[in-house]
Amino acid sequence: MTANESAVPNAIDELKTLSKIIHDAVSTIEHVTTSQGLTFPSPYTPVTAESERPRMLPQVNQACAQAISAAYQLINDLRVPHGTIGTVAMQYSLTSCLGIAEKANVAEAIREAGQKGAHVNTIARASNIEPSKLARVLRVLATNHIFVEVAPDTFANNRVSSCLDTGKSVKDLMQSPDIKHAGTTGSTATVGHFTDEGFKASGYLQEALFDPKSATSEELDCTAFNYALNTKLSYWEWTEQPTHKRYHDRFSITMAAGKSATANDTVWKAFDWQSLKEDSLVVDVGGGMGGQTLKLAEMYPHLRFIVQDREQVVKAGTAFWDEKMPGALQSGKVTLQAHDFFQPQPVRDAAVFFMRSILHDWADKYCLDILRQLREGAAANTRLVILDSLVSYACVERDLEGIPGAARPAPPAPLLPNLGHAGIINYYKDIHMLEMLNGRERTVTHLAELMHQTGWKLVQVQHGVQTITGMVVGVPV
Ligand SMILES: C[S@@+](CC[C@H](N)C(=O)[O-])C[C@H]1O[C@@H](n2cnc3c(N)ncnc32)[C@H](O)[C@@H]1O
Repeated sequence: MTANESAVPNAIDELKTLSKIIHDAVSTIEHVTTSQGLTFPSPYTPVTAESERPRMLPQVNQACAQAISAAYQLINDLRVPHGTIGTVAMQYSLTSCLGIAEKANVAEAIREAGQKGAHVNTIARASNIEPSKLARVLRVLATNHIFVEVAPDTFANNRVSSCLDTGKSVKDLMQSPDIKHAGTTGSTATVGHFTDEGFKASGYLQEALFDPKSATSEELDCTAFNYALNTKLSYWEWTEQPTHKRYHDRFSITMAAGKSATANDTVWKAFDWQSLKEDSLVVDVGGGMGGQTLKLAEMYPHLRFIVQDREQVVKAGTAFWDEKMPGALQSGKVTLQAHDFFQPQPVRDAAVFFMRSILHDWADKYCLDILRQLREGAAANTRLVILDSLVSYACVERDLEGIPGAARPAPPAPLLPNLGHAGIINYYKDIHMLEMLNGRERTVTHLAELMHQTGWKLVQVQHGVQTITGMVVGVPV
């Protein structure tokens, strides 16, 4: 007997229940969007802030998550198990094809060809790639609903593939490939990062986990990435090499872009930014160029900000701010500060120490150091706000009871308590962090324990539904 054989009366009942969950979720989506005068985007609606508004409604977001979770479970119930295992075993082809489409400027070439799409011979000219090979790559993607094959070997963009469009001309991209991601929303930079150095690292996770030299390591320079790239440098040091500048720049744009992934307002509700007094100081620790601070500065103009990061990153931030919020640096509203977060914190009057996507880069022993330095720098009323992917166990978590906001409403059976595939990106990110840096995404309980050990108390949690991040708030104890 397998684990759940006794839990479900029979297979057809489970299939019917899952189908009903999907049906009910779609009815909710229809009802809520219509009552708000909104239209749920079709697979061909271009991605804009407006097109995403329906999904930002908590009820719609929740319904989407349940339908995704049920649909994926339904697929696995319906497909022959060997088909599932085989498909998953070869999932790397999909990652590979997505990376090629990004690098080959496919979305841009199709956009320039017009709405009816373009023959692969035309598309292939955007990167001088061999057309018949590109056609096979694009067919894999179209079969996964990324691009549409509108006629044999002729491909058009759809809603998902439009996320690969930088909006730049193919001519410019071919002349200067290194400018591809500059000034974009960053989604192509993100695809580039994951499908290139991320994908290469992933290919060596077996070596990293089975070789006794690296198997139990918590160090940044003893990872799958190190095996893959045959380097002794940590990922951060590697990107700082002059010959790797384009990787460095692409990663910075990826991080600045992540702010749109957290645009779902629910995630911000764990902390009342508005209630902070005029001119209160928010320190974005390891803030990159300041992509997340930019979002905060736009939403809460009464606050002041310091963005701290490594010297090289902070230098690149000047141009970012001059473009995105002219005058912010000159007026003192935003300050860029070179600071190593393992060293004593220079700011002692912060209202908030804010960290997004920082702790997940580091193994526990390093997180404890970072949190200790912040605790040393904290005043009695300083708050610690952490934005990171929050992973849940794939079973019910009783430990969460008692932490405000931590427990999620249980989804209807037989969906997984963590909503399964709806949040799968968090689990992929967890493995990505392991591969690149020996880092990890953490559960709420795990974060609470790290905070407890460093003089912080976790007082509030806000999960993101279907978004990649959640938020936790800590106070000094
Ligand atoms: C995953 S990125 C997150 C950036 C930013 N918080 C965001 O969400 O866009 C991690 C950041 O940590 C920075 N970092 C790494 N080691 C650091 C250190 N010792 N001191 C300060 N920043 C560091 C990196 O330069 C990078 O910008």
